Amino acid sequence: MVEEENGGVDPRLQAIKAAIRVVPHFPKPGIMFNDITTLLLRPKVFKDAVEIFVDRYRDMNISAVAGVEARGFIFGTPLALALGAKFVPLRKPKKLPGEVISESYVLEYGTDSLEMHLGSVNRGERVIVIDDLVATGGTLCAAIKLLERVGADVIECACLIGLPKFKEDVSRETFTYKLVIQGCKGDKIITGKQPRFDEAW
Ligand SMILES: O=P(O)(O)OC[C@H]1O[C@H](OP(=O)(O)OP(=O)(O)O)[C@H](O)[C@@H]1O
Ligand SMILES: Nc1ncnc2[nH]cnc12
Repeated sequence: MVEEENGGVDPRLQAIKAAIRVVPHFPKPGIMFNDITTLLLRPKVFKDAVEIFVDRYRDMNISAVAGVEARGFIFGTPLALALGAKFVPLRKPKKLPGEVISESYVLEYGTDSLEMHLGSVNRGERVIVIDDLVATGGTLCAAIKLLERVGADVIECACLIGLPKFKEDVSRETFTYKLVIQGCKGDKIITGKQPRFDEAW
């Protein structure tokens, strides 16, 4: 969560939270779908969301932003441009034409894989992974694994929305929306289907 020095919460987060629509029972019964398309219709709020990420990563010597298809592309490309970093799309299967590596993962509502072009990130590069939302963390873990397989230094993963302990919370009407910035090193998110969220939320 973005906190100001006096301990208050960044006021931009309130507008971000308010701009995200929650659609019950989409795409399956029981899923509370967090729809960022309503936020995208509000340019000021969209800009604030991107700027929060830019503020955090501006001085961290990031050379690549890896965005998760599809919604991670929306926030990842303006972030990469603002940082002067390259943008690396992590795509769903069979979309990338070159030589790829691939990682499978389990989703809140299914299974999927992510692929990355070999040669897009070099050993030792400082990379951040960006997506709109973390639920189980399976997608982010797959992204981290892909990048670490080619020797990248994954500095952090950043998402706009966190669904902490989503299994318990999924029946509730309200979720907490925060800017979630998870460290991927140390013992926070690294590998596995159930990364630990507690420390960052
Ligand atoms: O933390 P997890 O449980 O892994 O879930 C989070 C992922 O699920 C959503 O994407 P989705 O796979 O629905 O694809 P889309 O962006 O193409 O709609 C979301 O944008 C994240 O990428
Ligand atoms: N509840 C949710 N809303 C939007 N995207 C998601 N991806 C996984 N769970 C999701």
